[in-house]
Amino acid sequence: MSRKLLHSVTNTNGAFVRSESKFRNFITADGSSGFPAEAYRYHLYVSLACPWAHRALIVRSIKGLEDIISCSVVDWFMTDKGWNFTDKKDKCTLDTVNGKEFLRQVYEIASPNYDGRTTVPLLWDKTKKTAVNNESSEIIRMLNSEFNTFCPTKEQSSIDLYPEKLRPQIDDVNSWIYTDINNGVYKSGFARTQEAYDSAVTALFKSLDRVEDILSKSRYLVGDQLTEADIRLFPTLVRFDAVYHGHFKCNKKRIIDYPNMWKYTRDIYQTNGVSQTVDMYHIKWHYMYSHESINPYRIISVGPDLDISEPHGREKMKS
Ligand SMILES: N[C@@H](CCC(=O)N[C@@H](CS)C(=O)NCC(=O)O)C(=O)O
Repeated sequence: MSRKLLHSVTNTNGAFVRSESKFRNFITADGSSGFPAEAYRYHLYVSLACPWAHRALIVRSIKGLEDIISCSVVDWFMTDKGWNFTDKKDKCTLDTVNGKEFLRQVYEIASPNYDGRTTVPLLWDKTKKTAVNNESSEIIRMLNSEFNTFCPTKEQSSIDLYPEKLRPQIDDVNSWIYTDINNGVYKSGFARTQEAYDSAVTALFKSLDRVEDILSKSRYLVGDQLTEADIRLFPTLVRFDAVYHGHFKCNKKRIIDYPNMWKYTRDIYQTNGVSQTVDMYHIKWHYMYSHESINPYRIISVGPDLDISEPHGREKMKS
């Protein structure tokens, strides 16, 4: 994000403020919303660096929907003009649906005078030629429940990351993890006053301690199964030691300093469908190269040398 872009997302106290997503339509299995779940109809625009897009990629992969819902991956380098497409860099793609150069131009097809942020993930309807939704928390709900008839295996169609009986607990955990951790790393890294930084980083580590406590007693965040709460936390944890710790000054501790959380990060990474969604090259280069105001010489740091594939031993845990 450029200096100019960065400035526009901080308030007068120098605190980072995330803006509301604009497209909030829902795909439904029965089609009642006007966006029926259909094979090959929808497209996801993502960045492999972005933790919010990462959630959507994980659910798409766990449910086996990669063929059903196509995907374009933006350039990891976000310029002053926002996200763009290239096929000249590893794992980046062109805009295979709308043939545009910039993601902003895709948003403008859906809304010609669009003046909001052009963020990933963006879920696109190829039939109606419009945006369905650009809010990751809602996109993962649709992928979790509305495409079950298209999942390749019975096991994948029966995976429910937001089961009815656990919803109140999942909603509760999501709410403080979003505020203090998922968004907390951004609030720490983009703070423009000492006070804004102190407040964000204090809340961040308080909530990480709270997560560590939960994970010392339970394999997953809620109940005895993988849920949406885990899928929403993991993208922040997997980026933490490589990027947020140094680049965003979240350096009170690393995730590897929390014994339960580091094993848990490996556990989620080793869950079927997850590891192939993690690209540490895109992650490191995006943040360190795009945020010129934080890292003006664009030097990409070397570490850390971590083995996320190492056995975690958490399968033996009772919840
Ligand atoms: N509320 C959105 C946030 C998405 C978001 O902020 N994505 C970032 C990438 S990590 C982005 O695309 N930023 C571009 C911009 O703000 O101009 C969601 O969760 O889907």
